[in-house]
Amino acid sequence: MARIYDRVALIGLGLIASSMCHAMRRAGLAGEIVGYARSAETRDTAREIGLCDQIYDTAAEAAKDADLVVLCVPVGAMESVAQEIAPVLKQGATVSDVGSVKSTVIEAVGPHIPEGVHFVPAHPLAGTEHSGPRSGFAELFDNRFCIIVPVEGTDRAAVDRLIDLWRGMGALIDEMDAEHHDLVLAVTSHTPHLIAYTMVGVADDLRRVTDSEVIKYSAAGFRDFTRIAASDPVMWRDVFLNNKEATLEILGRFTEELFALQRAIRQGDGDHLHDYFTRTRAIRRGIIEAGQDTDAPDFGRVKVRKE
Ligand SMILES: NC(=O)c1ccc[n+]([C@@H]2O[C@H](COP(=O)([O-])OP(=O)(O)OC[C@H]3O[C@@H](n4cnc5c(N)ncnc54)[C@H](O)[C@@H]3O)[C@@H](O)[C@H]2O)c1
Ligand SMILES: O=C(O)C(=O)C[C@]1(C(=O)O)C=C[C@@H](O)C=C1
Repeated sequence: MARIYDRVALIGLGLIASSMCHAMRRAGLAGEIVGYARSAETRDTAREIGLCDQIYDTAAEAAKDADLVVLCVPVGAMESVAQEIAPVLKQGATVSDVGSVKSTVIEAVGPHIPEGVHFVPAHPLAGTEHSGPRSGFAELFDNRFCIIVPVEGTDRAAVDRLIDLWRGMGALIDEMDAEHHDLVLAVTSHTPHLIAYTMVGVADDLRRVTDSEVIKYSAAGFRDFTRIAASDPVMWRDVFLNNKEATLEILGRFTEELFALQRAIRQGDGDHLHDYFTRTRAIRRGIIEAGQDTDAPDFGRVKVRKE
């Protein structure tokens, strides 16, 4: 794969930025990768493991002369970073981000992007519960979607160039507007995380059980919840504060369905439970058939047999 940008600057050096470093290097997509992280400890770690070609002590130094600057910080920190780098951005450069929410990030970052600099928001739908510069790996984005959210009037060539970069890092591409993105993600990612956090919190409240049985007999379902609930608290605090409307809408629907299931259990309505679980089973199979489930046993990504 050919080089797409001469100099890429990553602001924030956590899971996503470090995975981007490895994935860009794997395919030779950037001439030079430079980075900045807020804490001296993270910068030291990044230098120690040779994550980037150069690590700077300020975001502005890293962004200066970059052809692409990617904001890889929690959603709530995007605006202050954009404000800091704005004065040094090179004419013709592209600023992008990887935030899990798009509408508020566009509102917060957009106004700081100077004339002559392109702003192309993006969101890779791939992650783990781990954070920090050591947690990244080159394969994170392989066969996972990266949603590109072009803002009105953006230069198409700048959008296509960023798409080439994500494709080169292994991702599949889709484009949608910010409002739709935030609703889709509220369903597929944000509300499920909240439910996992809640379930693990409930188990923790029942200390009598948690101290012994929950850990000892932890079944796969609960283990999956604990993995999700181990995700970074700052990142997820910011997701919910920034995708308020869509998350509350989906949570409202979730609560209604939960009450219906609660009633079915109380009334012994087995038909309702069976029909519901049959419908949801089909959704899981659809995900596996689409090759989007990296945790499932690898059947060579072939279709799962249907009974
Ligand atoms: N982890 C995931 O599963 C995942 C997936 C896709 C997108 N995202 C998004 O990517 C972004 C980064 O997430 P991550 O998982 O790489 O996080 P991370 O916690 O691993 O890394 C975040 C980085 O941002 C820095 N940072 C935190 N607050 C800052 C501030 N106020 N100013 C400057 N730097 C600051 C941290 O020091 C760290 O270097 C977030 O916006 C998140 O929503 C995360
Ligand atoms: O697999 C995980 O650990 C994730 O939670 C990744 C996940 C997701 O919900 O799928 C989390 C947040 C993102 O913005 C994108 C991906």
